[in-house]
Amino acid sequence: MTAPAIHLAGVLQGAKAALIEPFDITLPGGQWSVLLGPSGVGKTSLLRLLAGLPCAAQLQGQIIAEDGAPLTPRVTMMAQDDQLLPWAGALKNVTIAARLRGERPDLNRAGALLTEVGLGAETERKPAELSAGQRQRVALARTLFEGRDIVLLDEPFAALDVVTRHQMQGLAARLLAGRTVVLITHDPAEALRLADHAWIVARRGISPCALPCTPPPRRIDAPETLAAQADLLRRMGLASPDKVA
Ligand SMILES: Nc1ncnc2c1ncn2[C@@H]1O[C@H](COP(=O)(O)OP(=O)(O)OP(=O)(O)O)[C@@H](O)[C@H]1O
Repeated sequence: MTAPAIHLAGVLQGAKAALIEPFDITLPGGQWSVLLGPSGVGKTSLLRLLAGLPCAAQLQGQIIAEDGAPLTPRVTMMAQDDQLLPWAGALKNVTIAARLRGERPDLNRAGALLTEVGLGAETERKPAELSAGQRQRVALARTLFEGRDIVLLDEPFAALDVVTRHQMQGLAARLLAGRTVVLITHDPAEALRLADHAWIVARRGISPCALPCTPPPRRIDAPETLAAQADLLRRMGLASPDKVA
């Protein structure tokens, strides 16, 4: 089965008012779609709805996979907080979902993923013995281990130092190639590096962003990437990035 496109349309309704007014977007199958936008606008709510998880906001509209098959069994989500089990070591955390499903997890593959995220020597360490960035890397390995067609990433690299973040972005781009990926980030450079498609989420709706015609992952220092980043910053509300105090 190929990774499906996802169609989202409607109004995202908060407790008292609309969070996001009418929108209608299609997230292409097998590609990275990046959502940017101000804090509190409803990005995580959209991701939780895509994952079929409980959510304070309601969608008056529809979310469907364009191949017509059910969406949620094909989804895995990496939340903003790492959601690791405190009593379990890194390897057990990576394989926890498989264990809960009663499967016998492939420990070699889980260990290889931990090695790929730079934690091959920390497989027995519990979350309290890891740094925030290391915990986030365990959570990334757990997400990758699930091997789902649709992968939702909610600010997955936010706790990482800039070099590790760059490495993890490259790793995720490589290991998630061909999946339908939806990434939330507040970092325009990250969006420009990873996005096949990008949207700005705002109260008035969801609108597409122009991206360089080079394929991701892009060089962050390429002139076309930097130009697109300046444009994105303007679109995100910095009227003139140069003039910010
Ligand atoms: N558990 C909750 N109960 C009530 N309201 C909530 C809850 N979680 C979020 N909200 C509200 O829903 C709205 C959307 O929140 P959401 O987390 O989706 O925003 P976001 O765009 O992802 O923000 P951020 O970028 O800060 O993560 C916000 O106004 C928030 O206050």
